[in-house]
Amino acid sequence: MLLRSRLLKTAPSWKQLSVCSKSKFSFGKQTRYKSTDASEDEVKHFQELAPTWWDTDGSQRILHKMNLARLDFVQRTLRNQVKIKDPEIFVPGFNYREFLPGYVCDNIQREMQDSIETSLDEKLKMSVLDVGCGGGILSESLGRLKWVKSVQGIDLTRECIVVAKEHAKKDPMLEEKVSYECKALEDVTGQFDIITCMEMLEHVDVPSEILRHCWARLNPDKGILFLSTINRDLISWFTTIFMGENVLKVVPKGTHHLSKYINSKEIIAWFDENYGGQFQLLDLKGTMYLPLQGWVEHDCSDVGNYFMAIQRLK
Ligand SMILES: CC(C)=CCC/C(C)=C/CC/C(C)=C/CC/C(C)=C/CC/C(C)=C/CC/C(C)=C/Cc1cc(C(=O)O)cc(O)c1O
Ligand SMILES: C[S@@+](CC[C@H](N)C(=O)[O-])C[C@H]1O[C@@H](n2cnc3c(N)ncnc32)[C@H](O)[C@@H]1O
Ligand SMILES: [Mg+2]
Repeated sequence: MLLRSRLLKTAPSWKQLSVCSKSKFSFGKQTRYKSTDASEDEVKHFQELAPTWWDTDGSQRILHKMNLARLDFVQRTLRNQVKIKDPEIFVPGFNYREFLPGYVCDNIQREMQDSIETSLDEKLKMSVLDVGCGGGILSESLGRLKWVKSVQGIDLTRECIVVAKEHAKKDPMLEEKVSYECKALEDVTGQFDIITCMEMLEHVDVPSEILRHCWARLNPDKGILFLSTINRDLISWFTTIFMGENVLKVVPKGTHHLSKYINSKEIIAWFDENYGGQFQLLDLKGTMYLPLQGWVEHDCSDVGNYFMAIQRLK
């Protein structure tokens, strides 16, 4: 029944989970060891895609195009976290564009951006965990940002990690900043200022377990979790599966399964239920691919693909 919450799909019972590290437990048709494990069919799918991952005109071309839009989303969200204290530059509530000539406004805008970049630079350089990093498309882009100290990319498709490591060697600046491991999320130790979980929640059997383990590894002092996934609705089926995989063939066949899609409302409800008062929704935007424009944001976040930023407050 599609209306049943996908996110709250019953995970194995705690009794089962408590023994799962020592023995297998059956979850649906799959037998798995860990609650954040990947299913065999998903791993097989991405194993086959690994060799062409970095061909920007190949099977992952839509992911490469999406990377531009999601980096805009991440950077805009982080810039909005920076409070400009200099009254010479920014007066809250004063819309200077209504009163000042264009060239003056442009100068003010430039000074504001410079101030934000300086503030971001002065901030403790942020640590990033990229969950389900694949071949490293997002990990590399984040690793090149000045205010990022380190990116740890994890994935359960070993061939993707091999491709990610190989590709990162092409850019010396990434050597110190970006690392990859083939491991399950629950085996990651430490806490991170930023955790990204992009285009992977719709590929896991128990997404709530991924979110739960992301939360536990998010810096409680304003760490930010960035998600991108797909609502479970007819328009999502039409764009991502019917058009994307079968008509335009711009997404590898068999990539997506409507029943695994997750509604943005389900994610918010799940955070309210499990971490009410401990988080804030920083931003939620719909995004859709238009052939001549690429990925564009819109305000219908209950339909199709979406980007979400959730900040942990305590
Ligand atoms: C407000 C609103 C949303 C209205 C929508 C109304 C409507 C019906 C709009 C139709 C839009 C339109 C012009 C459709 C024409 C056909 C078209 C351009 C369809 C888009 C096909 C497409 C590119 C889908 C993207 C699928 C997707 C989620 C990609 C990310 C991705 C990629 C890969 C990979 O490349 O391997 C793997 C993944 O797991 C992914 O999630
Ligand atoms: C569509 S790719 C997205 C890659 C990357 N996040 C990006 O957006 O460029 C989905 C990735 O999630 C990985 N994945 C699926 N289930 C996973 C799990 N339970 N744990 C870790 N990685 C997983 C797959 O192996 C695949 O590399
Ligand atoms: Mg996907």
